[in-house]
Amino acid sequence: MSDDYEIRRFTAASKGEAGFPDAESWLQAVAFGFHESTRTPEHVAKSLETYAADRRIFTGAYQTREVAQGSLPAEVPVATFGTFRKTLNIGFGRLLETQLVTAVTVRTSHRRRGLLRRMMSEDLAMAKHDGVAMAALTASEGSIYGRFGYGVASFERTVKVDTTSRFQLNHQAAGSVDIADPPVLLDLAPEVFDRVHRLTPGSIGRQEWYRQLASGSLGRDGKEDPAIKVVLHYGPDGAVDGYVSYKFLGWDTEPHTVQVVDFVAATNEAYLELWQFLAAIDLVERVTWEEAPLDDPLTWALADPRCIDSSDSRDMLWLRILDVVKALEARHYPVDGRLVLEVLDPLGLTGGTFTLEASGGQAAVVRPDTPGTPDLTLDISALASIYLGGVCPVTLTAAGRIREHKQGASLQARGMFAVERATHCLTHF
Ligand SMILES: CC(=O)SCCNC(=O)CCNC(=O)[C@H](O)C(C)(C)COP(=O)(O)OP(=O)(O)OC[C@H]1O[C@@H](n2cnc3c(N)ncnc32)[C@H](O)[C@@H]1OP(=O)(O)O
Repeated sequence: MSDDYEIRRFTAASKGEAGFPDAESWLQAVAFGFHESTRTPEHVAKSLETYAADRRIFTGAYQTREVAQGSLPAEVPVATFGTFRKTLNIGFGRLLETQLVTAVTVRTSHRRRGLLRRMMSEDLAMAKHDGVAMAALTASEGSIYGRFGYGVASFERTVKVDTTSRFQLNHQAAGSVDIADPPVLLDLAPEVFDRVHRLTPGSIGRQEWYRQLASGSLGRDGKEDPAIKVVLHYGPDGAVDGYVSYKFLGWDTEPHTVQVVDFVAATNEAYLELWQFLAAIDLVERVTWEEAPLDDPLTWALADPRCIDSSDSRDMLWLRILDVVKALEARHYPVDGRLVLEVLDPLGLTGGTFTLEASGGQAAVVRPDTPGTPDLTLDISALASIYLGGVCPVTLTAAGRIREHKQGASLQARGMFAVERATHCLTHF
């Protein structure tokens, strides 16, 4: 394979910069890989401007031999792999730098020749070499990434909420809401999100595009979105502490429906009061949201929790630990304890036996000189799954994903890896 392809890495470039033509071809390949319509030159330029702001690194596999007559030119990569770095909230307000992997595509005519394996293995090794202890992605299919050591660490669900008279919240409003001109979110959205990010285990720092999406400045089709409406929530001190960006789906949609585009609330009150607002919109009988948490306070605040129809829940964030010692020592532990973990790593990046000793919230992690019998044996992907407290080690033991050598060690791990509130990630990338 190595003779047929050359792997190139370069930084995202905006229009007018030297690297723009390469970035443009790379993006064209990504759009093709995800079955999108060919993007207009304006859409490409706008997308690349946001990618440049994220300082994304583009990796592409290029054909080294002459391309077949009439086929796409050699400048268009046959495989793509994008990365950028943001922080991950790992519980109790701690943020860990994380390598975000995105835009993974391999052209159908070049698939199953090891291009994904090569790009993934090389990229994870380079990120580790840079001192990054964690990588993350969201997956198109559940069967691809476990083999590279990724494990599911958070979930989300689509909700359809009945907002007719059936919707009654047991909540006394403490703040207020009002409608805003959508472009205000260009400045406000990152500020409010930053508060949510620091509060929510599993949250990933957002890319530049989010504020543009929420404000209607750049929709998924590359154009402004005039359908976007925005409501702000003000706390008792008058400061904005939440917002919802939403769209009415039209009079032909039955029941009349509002679709949430982005829902960001930095306090419990803001969350419930923004729901109260959505439920109060006249002539609307249903509100849908595709990125709702599984463990949702709304369920428990409703007089009739069956207002929420939610048959569609799915994995969201997949994590890959690149450095066990660094990742485990970065966490806060709510319970003191000692665990000996035997960690198996299919890529050989960070496997071994580790003693995790947590005391007063801090942890020391060492590789014992003479590893005896561990308390738990687990794959690096299972360790990633329990890392944010969003997946229960006892359940993974029941599934055979964790082997418990000391009785009760999985339950002990559950307590040690617990986080202060439900794990949830509002950032798709
Ligand atoms: C983070 C993201 O961007 S998620 C989006 C992922 N991309 C897509 O879904 C777009 C459509 N699919 C594709 O472009 C390609 O099929 C890819 C990227 C999924 C796979 O690329 P390939 O170069 O064919 O993968 P490669 O040949 O390196 O295979 C590596 C391993 O993964 C396995 N694999 C690859 N694709 C899949 C799949 N869809 N389902 C299950 N296993 C898979 C291969 O069998 C191989 O296994 P092994 O090495 O353990 O024997």
